[in-house]
Amino acid sequence: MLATLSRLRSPRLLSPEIFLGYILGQEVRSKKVSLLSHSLPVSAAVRQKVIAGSRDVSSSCSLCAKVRGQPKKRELSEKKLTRCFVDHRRVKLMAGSGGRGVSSFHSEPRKEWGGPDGGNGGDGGSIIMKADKFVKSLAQVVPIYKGEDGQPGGSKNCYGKNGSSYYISVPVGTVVKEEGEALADLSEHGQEYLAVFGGIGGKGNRFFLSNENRAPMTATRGMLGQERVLQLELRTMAHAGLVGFPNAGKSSLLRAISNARPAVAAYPFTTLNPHVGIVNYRDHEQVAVADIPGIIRGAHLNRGLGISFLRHIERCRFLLYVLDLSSPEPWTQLVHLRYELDQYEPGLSLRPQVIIANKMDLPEAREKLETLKSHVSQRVIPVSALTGQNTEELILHLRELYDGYLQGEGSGEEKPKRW
Ligand SMILES: Nc1nc2c(ncn2[C@@H]2O[C@H](COP(=O)(O)OP(=O)(O)OP(=O)(O)O)[C@@H](O)[C@H]2O)c(=O)[nH]1
Ligand SMILES: [Mg+2]
Repeated sequence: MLATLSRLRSPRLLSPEIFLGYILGQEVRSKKVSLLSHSLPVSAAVRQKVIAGSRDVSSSCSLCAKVRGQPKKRELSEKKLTRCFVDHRRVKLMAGSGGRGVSSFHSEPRKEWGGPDGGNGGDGGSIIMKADKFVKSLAQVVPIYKGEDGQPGGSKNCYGKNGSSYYISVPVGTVVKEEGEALADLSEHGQEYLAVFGGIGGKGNRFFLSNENRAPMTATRGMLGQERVLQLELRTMAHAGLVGFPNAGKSSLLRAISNARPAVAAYPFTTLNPHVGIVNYRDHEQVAVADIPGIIRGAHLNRGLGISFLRHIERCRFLLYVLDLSSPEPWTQLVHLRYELDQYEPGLSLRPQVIIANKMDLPEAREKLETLKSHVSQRVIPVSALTGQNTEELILHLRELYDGYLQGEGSGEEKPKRW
């Protein structure tokens, strides 16, 4: 190696950097450079490169390399975000069929009339819905479920294995309906509802042995499993619902107070489906807040996005009316919102509530706040979802509403439910 060096170095045609680059390419791949101890006039930067590691040194300029910071999390589209929270599902359930029975006769040398020994088939597996407090939405429920079939019986009186039951985990508070009629309300963790029964297994010919018939040939097929189409609905969607006109800043507010990331844009009807965000408190209590698509006048007559999300509001325990204080008369928005809610279900607008005066960072909003307060009797919380101004007051008041809701539930027969 030293011979190579002296051969290369002697003409003194190569600059130290090129010379060292050659060495790195040819020799240093296998051995670390001890050559640096040689008294070659090598610049500090090149020396540093060599010391840095045994990897091949790139000849490209380090300044041109891409800066690799933390990979940025991509914002999800409205469609993908909506997939995360599903509050109703239609499912087709098909329980497993029973296994068939077998017709066979005992066979043994020198035993002519062994008798029937065909075993029964196993029962088909049932499908059971089970409430699970760790499941928060019906997103993982698929449209079709098929239970496990029972296995057929065998000779020598062998019975077929039963199909095992299939459990579908659903959130606590799921209502099971068939053609609009409620069949079950899974309101406790671990509560089960046997939705479809598996078919009974067929009988083997041993089953038909009697004094009249000592050699039955009959064996029956297993029964088909039950089939049903059911609707699953979440009774409580969230503790609090953000109710307001399009562009009032509901999604921005949910972003400001929770971990949810609904889409925000300066055009109406950005939100097409509800999103649920969780507000976490220091004592590990959690309050679920739903961002509900904007409501316009005539929503109860199916105008705008229609009445489908008035149904979502019905399933919130308390209401957060979000008013856009940059609009000409924000108090009229409140009148219209209440009217729409009451038209959908009388008394819906009277649920425990608070009025949120949003967009307080805008100059015109400050003038209207006092007028709004004089128009309404409820508490008004001025906030700016954009800057996060005064969102603490809202979060604290949300907790007060939640505690009031828990007390109300605790006084009744039902136990309070954690989200
Ligand atoms: N200046 C200001 N702009 C805001 C504030 N909150 C929301 N905005 C803006 O208002 C526009 C609408 O906000 P969104 O959060 O999408 O409103 P939304 O109520 O969810 O609207 P829909 O989903 O259409 O019902 C966006 O351009 C926001 O940037 C605020 O506090 N101050
Ligand atoms: Mg929105």
